Amino acid sequence: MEKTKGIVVFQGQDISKIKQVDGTMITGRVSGKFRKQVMQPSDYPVVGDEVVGHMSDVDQMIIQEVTTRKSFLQRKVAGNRQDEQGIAANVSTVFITTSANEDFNLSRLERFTTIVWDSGATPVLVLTKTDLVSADKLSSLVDELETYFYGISVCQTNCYTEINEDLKSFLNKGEIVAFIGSSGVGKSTLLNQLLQEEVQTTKEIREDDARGKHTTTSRHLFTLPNGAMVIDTPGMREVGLETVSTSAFDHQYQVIYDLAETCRFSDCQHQTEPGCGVKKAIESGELDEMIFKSYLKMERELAFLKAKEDKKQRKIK
Ligand SMILES: Nc1nc2c(ncn2[C@@H]2O[C@H](COP(=O)(O)OP(=O)(O)OP(=O)(O)O)[C@@H](O)[C@H]2O)c(=O)[nH]1
Ligand SMILES: [Zn+2]
Repeated sequence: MEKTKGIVVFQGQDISKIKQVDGTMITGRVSGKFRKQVMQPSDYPVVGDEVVGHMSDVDQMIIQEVTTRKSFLQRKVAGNRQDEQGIAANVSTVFITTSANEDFNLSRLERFTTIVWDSGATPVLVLTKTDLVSADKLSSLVDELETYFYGISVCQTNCYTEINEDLKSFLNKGEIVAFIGSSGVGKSTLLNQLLQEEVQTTKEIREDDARGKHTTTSRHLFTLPNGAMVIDTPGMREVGLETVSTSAFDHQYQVIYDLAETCRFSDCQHQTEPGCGVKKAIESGELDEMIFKSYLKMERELAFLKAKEDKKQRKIK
């Protein structure tokens, strides 16, 4: 057991699977965000953590210990701060999702696999939307993945057929799975398929707390019919992209930033503006158009994430 420095008190609905262990001692699984915190950030329980403590009240648990984690996914905080922000704990398998029809990017997938291996979980590649490509195209994509990511399982899925046995083999009772992947590749669709219900729309669950009052809570850990658990938090989904938004992203596209310095307009979007240094470099062959395209895609994705985050911040205020 890892000793924590303090105590966290939170509502009963943020913890599930509470069990009496010994006298007044109970254990539980963190399943949502909680409200009060006095622990150090590094000790702070995250979704998926197993915690030990006791009940103080009907709907409050006092956490005394966070059980040693089997795996820990965290994001590096941008800037100079050394601390890292925990996202999810005890995840066994992370499904790295990518769609078969577009935006197939091996280096991005590789970044995801690195993050997952670093966390202590096992990565599994999931090729989604297989209905949108021909059988030939599909088998060449699978070949490409199996060659590039030797040793990592590759599963295929689409929302029109039953979830295949390959994928199901990673869903085991008592184990936690999670999804990462770019926006729009079909993570929610697959999660809904697994849960056989509309989760996204029912994510904000209204529950009666112990005082009979309605409270809205945001659950992030779901239990599948077979007893396997799924973690789905916005932080989890964005984990690979957050890190590229800082140093890796800048490094990868430094060439483009350098070229942008030569554009006639300082706010050039490198689209149709006259005197664009980036466009000129593409025309002359100095810059690979694929790199530019992936840069634009990344920019859009990061802008999208930022807009989502801003919206969330506004809601909190
Ligand atoms: N043809 C086809 N479309 C799919 C499939 N899976 C998902 N889609 C569509 O792709 C779009 C995006 O799917 P989502 O499940 O919302 O994607 P997501 O990865 O959860 O996206 P974020 O919530 O932004 O992270 C939706 O319009 C889905 O209907 C599939 O297997 N085949
Ligand atoms: Zn330009």
